[in-house]
Amino acid sequence: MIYTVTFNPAIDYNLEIDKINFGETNRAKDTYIYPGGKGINISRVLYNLEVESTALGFIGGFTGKYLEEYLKKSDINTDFIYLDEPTRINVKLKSEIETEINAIGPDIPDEKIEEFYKKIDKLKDGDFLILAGNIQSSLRRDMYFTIQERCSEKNINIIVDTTGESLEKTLSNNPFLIKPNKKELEEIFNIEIKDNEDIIKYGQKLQRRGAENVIVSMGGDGAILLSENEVHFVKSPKGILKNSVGSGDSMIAGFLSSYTKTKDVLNSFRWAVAAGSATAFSSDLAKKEEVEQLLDNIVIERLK
Ligand SMILES: Nc1ncnc2c1ncn2[C@@H]1O[C@H](COP(=O)(O)OP(=O)(O)OP(=O)(O)O)[C@@H](O)[C@H]1O
Ligand SMILES: O=P(O)(O)OC[C@@]1(O)O[C@H](CO)[C@@H](O)[C@@H]1O
Repeated sequence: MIYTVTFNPAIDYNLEIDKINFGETNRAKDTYIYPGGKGINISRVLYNLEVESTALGFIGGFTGKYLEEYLKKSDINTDFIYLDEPTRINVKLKSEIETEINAIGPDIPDEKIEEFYKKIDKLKDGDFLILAGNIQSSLRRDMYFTIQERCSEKNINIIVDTTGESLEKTLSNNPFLIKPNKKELEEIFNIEIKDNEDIIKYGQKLQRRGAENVIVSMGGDGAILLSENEVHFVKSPKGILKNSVGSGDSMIAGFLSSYTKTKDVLNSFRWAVAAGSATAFSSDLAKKEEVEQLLDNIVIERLK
């Protein structure tokens, strides 16, 4: 089974506005509400790609209720822990450029974390566990590391998609896959990336620190996969950008939808890019037909 974990889910409130004028009342021309949070997006895209998963994490209040009902109606397995405070609402502004305002989200008391660990302890050999998104600032930065440690006696493939210290702390436990975007890679090493050579150099540093496979995503410029002793590049397909929120999450879902069936890292990378771009080209997350349409045009180039 694939388990996705979202410590801080969200309702994504998408507002389309021609031009934003700060300090004035702006009127949206269209709005869309979707469940959000990285792990939840991954579960939704996996479902679209006909792969079963269970969404774990913490929800609360009316927003949490909406989120759970939405996922249940879509036939996605959930096993959430309930908090008193409501799940956050993140605002995504679509204007000439995309702007996101992510809220803080509810605190998680210690006893709820203990409840969550009990669920993690039930995972079995061969399961995939995806630790995705921001962890509330009141929680320890080594939360994902602690979860890895709890799984260490079992053969569980762990994928980590988060940023900064929280990501770095997981590396020594050899995550199967991490997926920083270019900006996150720059932040980890406090550098400016100029070209693909830089991406390879710093991606390899993450491998030396323990990550087995690294996908560095670069939005419309494509993605680089660093796997065992090899490096590959894929150009992003061309299309009209509608909503890139969740495109990184879709990459992980695309990758896993293929990898769980084939164990072929390279072909799974093609699925990752196709799913990421299919999401970027649609207002919601990618559907199976949209991913398949892009797949044929995705050419892998070996760089090393
Ligand atoms: N403008 C675009 N055109 C084509 N493909 C895109 C575009 N933006 C994103 N993608 C696809 O989605 C993948 C992931 O994009 P990106 O690097 O923006 O991830 P991310 O920053 O993790 O996204 P998010 O945090 O919003 O989920 C890219 O590698 C590419 O395949
Ligand atoms: O605040 P985090 O957890 O880093 O990111 C949360 C979020 O921006 O990530 C998803 C897109 O990847 C959205 O659905 C959600 O609003």
